[in-house]
Amino acid sequence: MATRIRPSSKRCAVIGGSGFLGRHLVERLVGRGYTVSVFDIRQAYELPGVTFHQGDLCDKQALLSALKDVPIVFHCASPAPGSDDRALFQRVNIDGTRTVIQACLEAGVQKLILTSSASVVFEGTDIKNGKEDLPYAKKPIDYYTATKIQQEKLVLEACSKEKGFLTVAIRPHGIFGPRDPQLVPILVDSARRGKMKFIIGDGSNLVDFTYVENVVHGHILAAEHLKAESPLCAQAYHITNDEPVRFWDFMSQVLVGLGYSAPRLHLPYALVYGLSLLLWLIALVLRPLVHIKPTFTPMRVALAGTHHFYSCARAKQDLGYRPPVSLQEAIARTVESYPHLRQGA
Ligand SMILES: NC(=O)C1=CN([C@@H]2O[C@H](COP(=O)(O)OP(=O)(O)OC[C@H]3O[C@@H](n4cnc5c(N)ncnc54)[C@H](O)[C@@H]3O)[C@@H](O)[C@H]2O)C=CC1
Ligand SMILES: CC(C)CCC[C@@H](C)[C@H]1CC[C@H]2C3=C(CC[C@]12C)[C@@]1(C)CCC(=O)C[C@@H]1CC3
Repeated sequence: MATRIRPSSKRCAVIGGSGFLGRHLVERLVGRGYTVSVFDIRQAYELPGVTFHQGDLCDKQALLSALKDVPIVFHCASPAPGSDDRALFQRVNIDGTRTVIQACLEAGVQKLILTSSASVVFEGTDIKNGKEDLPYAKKPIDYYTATKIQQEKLVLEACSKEKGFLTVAIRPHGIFGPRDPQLVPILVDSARRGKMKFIIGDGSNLVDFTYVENVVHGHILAAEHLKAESPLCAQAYHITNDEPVRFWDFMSQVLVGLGYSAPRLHLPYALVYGLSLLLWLIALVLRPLVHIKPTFTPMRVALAGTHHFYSCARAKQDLGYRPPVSLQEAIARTVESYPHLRQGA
């Protein structure tokens, strides 16, 4: 039977609410009767019941005006993971998150829900049914992930029942769905450039992908269950579709659904990983002269060639989480939502 949740308050703010996940979250919150303040460096849409505050989350004064009289804050802003701007990740994900926490405390916010990432424990080697108590990656796969680790630590350490400020982190993995600017567009772009012919490794590696509405559901459950006496305080929760799938089956289903061929030829993982490292080094050396953006970065190759799936048992137990949309239904809805990316469009 579905869990019924009674919202304790109907006002909230979504930092990063113009983004892919943020906008889906805002739409669902509005549908549940919340009044939402969106804080983002850009305004991407308009919606009744939503007030936009355009600003940089590193600017505390700008944040304070958006957080006035708001008891619940969702923080799902980040620079795009594919960026190679280390200083930007440091400034937004680490320094900016400190500013968000400070602003929340000054504004009297009661709950902060952070969108973290399951990749905070991923080092480029297999993770099978990983639980939240795995240690943070000592060698994170890229600078994005390194700063997501620091960000999560800052938010969870800020949890204080004495101050009446409760925090929780949601760790989704491989979010996809309508309007996603990353997974499907990068995949299709690679296919159109003839780069999706090969399977990296033997193709048996299992991975979690998470439909965006399921991620939203996890966030709202966390916000509504987070109370001083609940086990959620200062905890992290994996939120996935809870249906690990072969990475290359998932990619093939999306590609075939959009009219492209599925990759068939196998290449050894170590060879492709080595080549991606070499290419990355060449791109680094040539950067003062020319900006090269390789498709097969070491991070993408590691994600495409290893097992990395996570247990949702803690979220099921503490939040009553069950993914509302199955993987098959999610893939069908996603494919349907990208008519402009179909072969020949
Ligand atoms: N897409 C994925 O597969 C996964 C994403 N995540 C996390 O989910 C969150 C949302 O990701 P997406 O929606 O995919 O990204 P997105 O790029 O679509 O949205 C991020 C939003 O943050 C805003 N933003 C960036 N810097 C800002 C700043 N300085 N001040 C104010 N706003 C700023 C952007 O304008 C954008 O609207 C991020 O925290 C990301 O790390 C976690 C796991 C997987
Ligand atoms: C070119 C192909 C080998 C791969 C194309 C698909 C990839 C673009 C995506 C497959 C797994 C995705 C993923 C993320 C981004 C997009 C992929 C690499 C994240 C890095 C996004 C941010 C996170 O927090 C973790 C995600 C893991 C999975």
